Amino acid sequence: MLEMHFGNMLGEVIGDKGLSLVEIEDIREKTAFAHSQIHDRKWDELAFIDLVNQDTSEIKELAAKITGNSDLFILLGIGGSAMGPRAILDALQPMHNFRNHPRIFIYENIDPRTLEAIIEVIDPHRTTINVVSKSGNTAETVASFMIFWEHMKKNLGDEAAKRFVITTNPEGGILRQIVKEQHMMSLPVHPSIVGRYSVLSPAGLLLSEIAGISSDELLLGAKDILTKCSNAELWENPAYLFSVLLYLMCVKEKRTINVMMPYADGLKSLSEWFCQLWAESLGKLGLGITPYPAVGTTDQHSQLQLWMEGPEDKVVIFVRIVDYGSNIRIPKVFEKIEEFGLLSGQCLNDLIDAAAKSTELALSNASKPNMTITIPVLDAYHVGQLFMFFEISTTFMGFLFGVNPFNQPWIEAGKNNTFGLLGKPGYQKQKEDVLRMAKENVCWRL
Ligand SMILES: O=P(O)(O)OC[C@H]1O[C@H](O)[C@H](O)[C@@H](O)[C@@H]1O
Repeated sequence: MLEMHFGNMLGEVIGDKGLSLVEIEDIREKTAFAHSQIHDRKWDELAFIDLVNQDTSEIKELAAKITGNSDLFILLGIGGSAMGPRAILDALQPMHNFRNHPRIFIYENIDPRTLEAIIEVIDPHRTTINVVSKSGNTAETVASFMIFWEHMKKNLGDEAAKRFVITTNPEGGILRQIVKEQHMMSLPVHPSIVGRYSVLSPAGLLLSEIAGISSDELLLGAKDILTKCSNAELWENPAYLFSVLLYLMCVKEKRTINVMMPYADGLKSLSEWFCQLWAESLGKLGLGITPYPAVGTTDQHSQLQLWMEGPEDKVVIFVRIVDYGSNIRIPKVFEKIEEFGLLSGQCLNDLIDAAAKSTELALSNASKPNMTITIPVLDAYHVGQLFMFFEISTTFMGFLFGVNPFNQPWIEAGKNNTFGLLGKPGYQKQKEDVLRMAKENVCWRL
């Protein structure tokens, strides 16, 4: 089970920059309010919690079919619809494309050079394209879909529709309309689930099954931690405590940046997924916390100096793995040279462990608050736990701040400006606003 070590957030351990138990107890009213929002299911968007009980048989059937008839699986999506699936793949199938079949590629950003390169190498007869869009109307995803559709049509004619799977809202959206018209394969994402909370829905689970990662294990981990993270008592609920400590560090100590630093390459994408969740859910009404992705040990050699001696505005959250499932030992070569001799015979695990502990200690000794989340092994069960732990923490934190953790009004505004510029009827005002701003812009042309 996931563990959360929070001693280094407390005054007793790190001195006067830490929190006191009184400060934590003082916000009981707020925490009770936040708990009631979740417990009483006051928001439809909390439907992500029910994903732990979903039936995965349709996803598995589809995955088996795709695995049998495809050499390449391309996921088209952006934001939560790409970051969640990528977090699963990178965490649990490192170097997937070199070792497993079918190869998987996630096309998120609409960079034309990337697209050209993909189109050049794919064999349409052996490629399946999964279009993932919760809303079904995100311009980037729709544009990529249109380009791939035309390409596949050109090559496969009427058979093209069979090479697409659309993962979207079961009721509305323009993609759903096309699914019906073209009789395409599709999977539903519950209408109330917001994209960034959709990783454990078919949006993430189809790719997971295709990569050979058990969706049931992901869901089981999420379900087990949910039991812990549903407890009304703050001290018994790791997700609530996680949020309360970061909330207090933000409002009392002005620590408005949270560094998310897993000690595993595979969790770098999960850290980016967390950043979207934290940023889009909390950044509202002048409130919120800026998330900052990092990875250990790499960022000890790149960012740590800033954390140690820069502005006092951060809390560092480490994610540690007890057993990496590998015991690569550093061989006994060049031992006569002292520095080589020191490393000879040690496991890479030991080196990571020493680096992580010493960083934690350095921060704590310098009174820099930090927390450590530990999982015993990096497997689907524990990755499922991490997803649900952070999702519950985020909603709870949103309610502590008093903001809606499920909307993103300014992203919608940006989407509307894009529609305006592209000439969508009804969006003339947005177009004029953007063009006026462009005119007023001052720039140097050199
Ligand atoms: O899955 P979609 O509906 O296409 O949404 C993709 C992304 O769109 C917007 O940018 C939202 O702010 C994100 O939260 C969402 O993940």
